[in-house]
Amino acid sequence: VAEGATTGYGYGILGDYKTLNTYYSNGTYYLYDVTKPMNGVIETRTAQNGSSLPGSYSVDSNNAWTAYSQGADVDAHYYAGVVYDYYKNTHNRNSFDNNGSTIRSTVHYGYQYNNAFWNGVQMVYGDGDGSVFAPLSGALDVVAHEITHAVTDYTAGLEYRNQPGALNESMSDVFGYFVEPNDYLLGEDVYTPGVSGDALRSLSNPEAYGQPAHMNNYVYTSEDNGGVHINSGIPNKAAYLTITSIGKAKAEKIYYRALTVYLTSTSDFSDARASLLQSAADLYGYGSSTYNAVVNAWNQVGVY
Ligand SMILES: Cc1cccc(C(=O)O)c1OC(=O)C1CC1
Ligand SMILES: [Ca+2]
Ligand SMILES: [Zn+2]
Repeated sequence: VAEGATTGYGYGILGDYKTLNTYYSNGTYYLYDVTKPMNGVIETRTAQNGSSLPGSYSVDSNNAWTAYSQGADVDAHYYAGVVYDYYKNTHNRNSFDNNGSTIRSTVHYGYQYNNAFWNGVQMVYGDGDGSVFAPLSGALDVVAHEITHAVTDYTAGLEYRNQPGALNESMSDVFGYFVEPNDYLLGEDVYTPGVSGDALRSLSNPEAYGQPAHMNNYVYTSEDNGGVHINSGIPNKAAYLTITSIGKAKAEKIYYRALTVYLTSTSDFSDARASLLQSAADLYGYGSSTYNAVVNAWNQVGVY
C-alpha cells in the first residue's frame, strides 16, 4: 500500500489488547492518528529513557505493537484518543486548545521516572520505578489529568501555586474522573503495582491519602508550589459531593463552563464556588435543585 492511515493493535502495560490508529509510510508504521475531525492529530513518541523532547516517533515494522516495552506507547496513544473523543463528544472541544492542535505524548522519559507532566507544549510520561509507579501512561485518568492541564492553560490559565494552583490540580483530577468514571480514585491503575486497592488520590475521601477535605485543614506550605497536590483535596471533595448529588452529566457541564467561561488565572476556592454557582444558574436556573446542591457541596468543605 502507498502511505496513509492504518489500523494496528497492541497491548497496554497491563497486557490489555487495544486497536490503534496508526500511519504507514515507506515500510514503517507510526503511532500517528489522523482519524480525528478537523485534522486533529494525535502522535506518540519515545524519549528512549533520555530526557530530550520530543524524542523520536514510536515505530513498528508490522503494526502489531505487542512488545512489552511498547505498552507505554500503546497506552499513551490510545488514551490520548479517548481523551480527545471525550472533550469533542461531550463539550464539543477540538483538542486542548479547541483549535485542533496536535496532542503529542512522549513516553519512556527519563530513567525509572515516577512522574508525568504537561510541559506547556506536550505530555511527558516516565516509566516509573516499578515500585511507586508502573509506566504512567498506563492509566486513563492520568492521561486525562495531564491533557486537562493543557485545557486549563488555554482557558482559565489558573496559576500553578497556592489556591489557584490547587484548583488547577483539582480540575485535572475532576476531569480525570469524568473521563474515567469507574471510581473516585486517581492513578490506581499505575500506582504501586505491587499493592492493590490503593491510589495516588481519592475524590471521595481525600483524607485517605493525606489531603484535607475542609478549609479548616488547608495546608499553608511553600512546598509543592504552596501544596497544590495537597490542597486540591478541598475542591476535589466539593466536586465529589456535587457529582453524587446532581449526577455526572450535569456536573461535567457546570465544571466545563466554570473552567472555560468564568475562572481566571488568580481564581481562589471562593471564586471557584461562585463560578460553579454561576454556571449552574446559567444552565439549570438560579435557585434550582442543581444550584442548591452546589451551594451545599461547598458549604460542606467550608468554602463560601
Ligand atoms: C504523578 C505526578 C507527579 C507530579 C505531578 C503530577 C501532575 O500531573 O500534577 C503527577 O501526575 C498526576 O498527579 C496524575 C494524576 C496522576
Ligand atoms: Ca480512576
Ligand atoms: Zn497535575
